[in-house]
Amino acid sequence: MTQYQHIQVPEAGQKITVGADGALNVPSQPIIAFIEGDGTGVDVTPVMRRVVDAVVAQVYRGERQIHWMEVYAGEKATRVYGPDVWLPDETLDAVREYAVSIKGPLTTPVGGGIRSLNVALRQQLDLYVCLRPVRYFKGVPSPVREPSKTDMVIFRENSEDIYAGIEFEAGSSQARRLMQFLHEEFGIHKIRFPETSAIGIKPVSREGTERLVRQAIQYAIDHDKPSVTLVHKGNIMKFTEGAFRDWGYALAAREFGATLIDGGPWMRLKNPKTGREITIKDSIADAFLQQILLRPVEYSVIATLNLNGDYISDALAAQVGGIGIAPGANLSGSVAVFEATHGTAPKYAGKDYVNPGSIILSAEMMLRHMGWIEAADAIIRIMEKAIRSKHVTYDFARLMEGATQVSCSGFGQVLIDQLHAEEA
Ligand SMILES: NC(=O)C1=CN([C@@H]2O[C@H](COP(=O)(O)OP(=O)(O)OC[C@H]3O[C@@H](n4cnc5c(N)ncnc54)[C@H](OP(=O)(O)O)[C@@H]3O)[C@@H](O)[C@H]2O)C=CC1
Ligand SMILES: O=C(O)CCC(=O)C(=O)O
Ligand SMILES: [Mg+2]
Repeated sequence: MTQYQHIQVPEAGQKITVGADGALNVPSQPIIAFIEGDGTGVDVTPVMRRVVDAVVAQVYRGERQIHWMEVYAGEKATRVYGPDVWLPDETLDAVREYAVSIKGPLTTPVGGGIRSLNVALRQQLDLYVCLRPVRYFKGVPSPVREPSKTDMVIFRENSEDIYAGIEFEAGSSQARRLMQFLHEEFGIHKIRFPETSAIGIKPVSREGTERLVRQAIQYAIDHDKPSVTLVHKGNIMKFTEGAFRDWGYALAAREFGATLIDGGPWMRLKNPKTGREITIKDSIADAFLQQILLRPVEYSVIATLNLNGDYISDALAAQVGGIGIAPGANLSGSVAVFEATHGTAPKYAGKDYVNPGSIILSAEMMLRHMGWIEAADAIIRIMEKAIRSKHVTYDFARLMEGATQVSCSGFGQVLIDQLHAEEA
């Protein structure tokens, strides 16, 4: 077993391992790594652990148990490891070694300061899929008339695009040299204010696109979904976003046998598992953002680049009642890191106030990923019952008629009470 400097490996419990075929081998007493998170991470993460422990204990009658192992990132890492150690190497090693983990949100300052630790974690572990399912829970207040029509799963490319973090500050020698290079070598004269421009680089590769789109189509096949939509801004960014679309369609044809519908570019393929048709289509990102509001039933699985996926995640979350219950996962073939879609919401940090639903539903995804289906199903059930009881956190209470507002930990208790009521 790896020796860590500050990570305490639980004495009881075993590692989850990943077979050559990518299948997980989950012991009945797995060790799961967790990052508490900055800001409201201190509120939501302990509540998530308490709810998951209660669910696992009840559903498996003590025969299964998670052994939590804290690993550090963000502000807590600087307290444990020393100033400026935001993402210790041993955190990356542990997350890789233990295969399944869950994290709270981490702060990224705007403008200067450290670059995103969330993005660094995804890039350094090559967690190339950001999977964010968006579904409606009955009774959740929503700004749209028929929120139940929104049922989508976002596959956001997580390793490239402008999130690669290659950008040069306005006025820096790198920006100036790059500008000069573009000017002299490529004859580019259309940068409007060259003296005061910053420059960012947007890498988008065929390999990166194909592995993401492959996962999205496979998900549609495995979950019997009617369509996969490639969302891009390829009319403007032809060789990056446009290529994402073209490479996506080409992959659908080559690897899944998709054929053109009426001369294309839309395609269809027959789901080999169900015989039903899956449409492969595309949508330009701006039009897509209005169509998901106006005609959400036409969209199911979404495959998109990093920045589009970031925007779409929050927009779709709002459509079904907000970021308080929007879960997610970052996945590679061998490592899975589950996390909420929301950030650290600093104004609420440490106040036991925000909705822990997002990280609890991320844990639900984690349990499903581990094959602990009964526990995952129980989390969905008690979430539905808790919302129906109208004992909810501020975000729902402020929009729900007749609601009783509860704290973050109070909502965790409502879930646990619902669980125990099932037993009675
Ligand atoms: N994966 C990650 O770790 C992420 C980290 N971040 C980071 O988080 C920090 C803050 O980002 P910010 O843009 O303010 O976005 P946040 O998602 O943190 O907060 C925006 C708003 O969303 C609502 N909200 C957030 N969390 C919850 C919750 N648990 N329950 C209910 N409502 C919630 C609140 O709305 P209201 O004001 O209406 O109550 C809040 O003001 C930044 O440093 C950013 O980089 C951002 C996104 C993801
Ligand atoms: O890394 C961050 O701070 C923000 C990331 C983000 O918004 C997201 O992943 O949805
Ligand atoms: Mg985001």
